[in-house]
Amino acid sequence: MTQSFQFSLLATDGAARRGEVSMPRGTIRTPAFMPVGTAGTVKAMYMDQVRDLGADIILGNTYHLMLRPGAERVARLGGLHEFARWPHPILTDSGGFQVMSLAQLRKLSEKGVTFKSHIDGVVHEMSPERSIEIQGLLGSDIQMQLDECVALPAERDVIERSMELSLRWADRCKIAFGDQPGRAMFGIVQGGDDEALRVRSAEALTGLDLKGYAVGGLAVGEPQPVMLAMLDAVCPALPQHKPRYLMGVGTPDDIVKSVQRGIDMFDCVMPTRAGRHGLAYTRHGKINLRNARHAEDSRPLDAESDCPAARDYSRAYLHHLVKAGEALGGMLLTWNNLSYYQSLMQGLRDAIEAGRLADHAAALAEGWARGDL
Ligand SMILES: CC1(C)O[C@H]2[C@@H](O1)[C@@]1(COC(C)(C)O1)O[C@@H]2CNc1nc2cc3nc(N)[nH]c(=O)c3cc2[nH]1
Repeated sequence: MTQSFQFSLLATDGAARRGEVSMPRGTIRTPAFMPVGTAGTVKAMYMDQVRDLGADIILGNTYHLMLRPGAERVARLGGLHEFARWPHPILTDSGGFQVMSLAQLRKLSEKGVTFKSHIDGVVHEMSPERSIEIQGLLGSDIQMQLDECVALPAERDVIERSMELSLRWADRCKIAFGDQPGRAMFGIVQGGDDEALRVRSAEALTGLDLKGYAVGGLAVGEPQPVMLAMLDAVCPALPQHKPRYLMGVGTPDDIVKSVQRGIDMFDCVMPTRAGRHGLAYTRHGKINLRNARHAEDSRPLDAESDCPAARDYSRAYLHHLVKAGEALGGMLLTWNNLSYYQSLMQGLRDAIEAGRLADHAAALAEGWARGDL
């Protein structure tokens, strides 16, 4: 068990990388998908189940946990790993993005962000220093800098000023983070949909010699080609031997195409949120269990899956649960979806090691296009 934070590059296939992040709480096999555990829970799942599906790390949110139950309270209760019974690595987002997408009445300045809680309306101030302090109180293994995710479309000078603010905040977060052995603080590349600003942000953050780099400001509704063009610009500008994390991504197709461009880590609410809304991700594409065509279909989602939710329950039963609003419907579909996402990542890791990623990606796309037989 290592007491430090180490990223090892084990294999490459084109721009794609097979790696490992080793940390005191465990090893993260990359490319990796991080199930989203926003408020200290991966919704509708037991943590043992999440682990059994192959997740090496989960994501938590500073914004949600600082509002409820409170960072100091979680610290008094032994930290987020103890509180949520997840002893493996946790990455926490810094809160800026959630403030801008969830909080009411927020004000952003050089100092930080001020906002009213969407829960009880209490006003909170979050500086880069306070965000890092909260993530430390939670016991987070990988802490994200506080940044600003500018809403697109935006004028170039607006994107530039926002990107430069995030760079100044990265510097302040690095100082606030200090030296926490075995933990890491990642910078976040911004720059909107402007390739030159993206490269400037990546190069400036590289100069801070951080342990890892996230690509932010994407997966906010932009067309996939725009997101991929930004990755084509950013990844070559980031250090080869440090992990790269694309925030908020994505669908299986987004993930495959981003791995092919050199991304190592992902998080997305899609598999869990879609599961709660009756949507199943499978190797034959998406299946909407709300659709009446499933009402008497006795087939499982995927008879060849090793996940009981995919293998042992008929579509008719899942359709019934979803239509009836039964909790088990969301539980089984979340279980299926996270299982599919983890098997997708395992397949990508194997394909990169074997040097056959292009063929594997083509086979995946064919399966999704073939649709549900
Ligand atoms: C707010 C919520 C739950 O997070 C999801 C989902 O809604 C939604 C809303 O609309 C879609 C696109 C469908 O996905 O966007 C989220 C997924 N995209 C995303 N997450 C991000 C997190 C981020 N964190 C930081 N610190 N900085 C960023 O630049 C950043 C960018 C991100 N982009």
